[in-house]
Amino acid sequence: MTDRKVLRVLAGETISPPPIWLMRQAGRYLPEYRETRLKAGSFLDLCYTPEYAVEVTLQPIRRYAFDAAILFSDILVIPDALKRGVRFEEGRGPLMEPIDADGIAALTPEGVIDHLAPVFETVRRLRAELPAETTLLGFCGAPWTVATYMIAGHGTPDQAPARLFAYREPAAFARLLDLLADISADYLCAQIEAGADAVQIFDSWAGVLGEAEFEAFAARPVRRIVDQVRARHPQARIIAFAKGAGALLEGYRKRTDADAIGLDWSVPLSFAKRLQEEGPVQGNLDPMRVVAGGKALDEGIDAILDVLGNGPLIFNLGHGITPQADPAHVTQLVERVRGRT
Ligand SMILES: Cc1c2[nH]c(c1CCC(=O)O)Cc1[nH]c(c(CCC(=O)O)c1C)Cc1[nH]c(c(CCC(=O)O)c1C)Cc1[nH]c(c(C)c1CCC(=O)O)C2
Repeated sequence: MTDRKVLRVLAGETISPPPIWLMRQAGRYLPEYRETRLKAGSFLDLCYTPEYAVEVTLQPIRRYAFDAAILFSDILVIPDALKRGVRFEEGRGPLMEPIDADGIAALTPEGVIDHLAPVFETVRRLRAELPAETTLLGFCGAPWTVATYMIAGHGTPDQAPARLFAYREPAAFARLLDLLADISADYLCAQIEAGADAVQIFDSWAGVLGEAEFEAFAARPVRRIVDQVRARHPQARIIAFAKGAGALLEGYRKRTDADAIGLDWSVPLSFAKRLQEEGPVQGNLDPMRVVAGGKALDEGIDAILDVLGNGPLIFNLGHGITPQADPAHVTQLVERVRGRT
C-alpha cells in the first residue's frame, strides 16, 4: 500500500490523525508567495512558468509539510486556452470576454492541450521534487463553475447571467458544458500522465442551482469528466467539491462516481457524518476560523475531528484560505490536527 496518506483515505481507509492539506494553501497569505508573484509578472505568467509555479506549490509544503501539494494553476486556464482573453486584475478578480451563443458555436478544443503544456511540465517537476509521502493533486474547474465566468465575463455573487443564459439558450448552454467537460477530462488525464496522484474537480458555484439544474448543470457534467478519466486511467483518484450544494450532496458521490466529496463549512457535521457513510469526505473548517486563530480555531478543528475523525477524512477548509490569514495560525491548525490520535 502507498505511504501517501491522502491516497489511502481516497481508497476508503480511516487514518488517525487524518491527513491534511488546505485549499489555496499556496497564496497571498504567505510572504514568500507574494514575493514570487511579483517576480513572475502577471498571475497567468505565474501559472504558465514552471519554475515559478513549482516554487509556489512547494512553499506551503516546506512550511507545513502538508500531506498533499496542489498544483499551482487556476481553473480559468481552460477559458484562457480557449482564447477568451482571460486576465486577472488586482482587486477585481478574473475578467474575460463574455461569451454568447455564437461564440459558443465557434469554440473548438483544438490547441487547448498544447497551450497548457507548461502546466504538465510543472506537474512533472513537482512529482520529481516532492517528498515521496506527499500526494500531488491536480485539478480543474467543473464545467458549470467555469461556464459562469465565461458567460458573465467576470465573477458575480449569484451567477445570474449564467442561470439566465441556461434558460434562454438551452442548446448553446448544453454544448458549452459538454465541450468544457471533454476538454477538462483531457486536461486531467494529461495531469495524471505527468504525475498527478489524484485530482480535484472544483464546482465552487454549485450552490446557486436549484435541484434539477444542479443535476443537469453540475452533477452530470462532473460525471461526464469522471467517466472519461476513468476510461483512460481506471486507477485515477478523484475528489468532487460542490460548494454550497447542501442537501443535494446526498448521493452526490455516487452520482458523480468520485472517490471522495469535498464539504464546505456550511454542511452540518451531523449531515457530514451521514455523507461519510457513503464514502470519504474532505473538509470542512470555516476559513474565517483560521483568520481568527486562538480558541475559535481550536474549537472548529475539534468539532470536525470529534464527529468525522473516526471515518475516512481528509482534513481541509470548507473553501480556500484567505489572504488575511496569519501563517502562524496555519501552524496552530496543523499542530492541533496532528496532535490528535
Ligand atoms: C473559482 C476558482 C478560481 N480559481 C480556483 C477556483 C476554485 C476554488 C475556489 O472556489 O476558490 C482554483 C484555484 N486557484 C488557485 C489554485 C491554486 C492551488 C491552491 O489551492 O493553492 C486553485 C486550486 C490559485 C489562485 N487563483 C487566484 C489567486 C489569487 C491571485 C493573485 O495571487 O493575485 C490564487 C492564489 C485568482 C482567482 N482565481 C479565481 C478567482 C475567483 C480568483 C480571484 C480571487 C482571488 O484573488 O482570490 C477562479
